[in-house]
Amino acid sequence: MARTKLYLVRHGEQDQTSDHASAGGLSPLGREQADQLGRRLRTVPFSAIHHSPVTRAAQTADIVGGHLAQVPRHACDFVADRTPVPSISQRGRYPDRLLSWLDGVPTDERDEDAVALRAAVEHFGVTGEQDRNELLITHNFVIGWFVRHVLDAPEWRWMGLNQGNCAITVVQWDSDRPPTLVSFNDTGHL
Ligand SMILES: O=C(O)[C@@H](CO)OP(=O)(O)O
Repeated sequence: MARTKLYLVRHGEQDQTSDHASAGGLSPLGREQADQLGRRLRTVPFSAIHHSPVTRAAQTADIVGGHLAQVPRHACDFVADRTPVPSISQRGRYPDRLLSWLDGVPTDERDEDAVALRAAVEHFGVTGEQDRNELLITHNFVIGWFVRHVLDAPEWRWMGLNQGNCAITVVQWDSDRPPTLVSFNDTGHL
């Protein structure tokens, strides 16, 4: 039986002056969080570090990578900053009270009917011949989507599954059973 463990991590705290722009890097606290995360994870035998292309995630990966020197890391579009939004025909799947907020999601973050995030789950949520650990340094809603998937929760329920910066959530796929949530928003190292 083979097992795949995905360590899902939200980037460190962003520099507050950057107004959440994609070019904005980490704050001093965010760098410290990333360092503590790297220390926590340095004994895990990761196959790879996959990070979102935006600066706050790339900088987090650089700092964590300093503790995981042998682990290859790369920018990965599967874990880019995305927000699932329903298409017109799927709006009924979301509670009415959430729709006006979803309508305001910026164009560059909109993932209609979560097409891209479903592809990300299909890409990473697989077992191979051998056990594998992968580190995904990404964004709050991406992690919420993976957790929603693993719990088989309703489509809209990625909302409210919030992560602290550099907290660790682990989801696991085994070849002989449905995926499981191993831990959620673990901040013990921070
Ligand atoms: O934009 C946000 O609020 C979230 C969405 O996932 O991203 P981040 O984790 O980068 O803050």
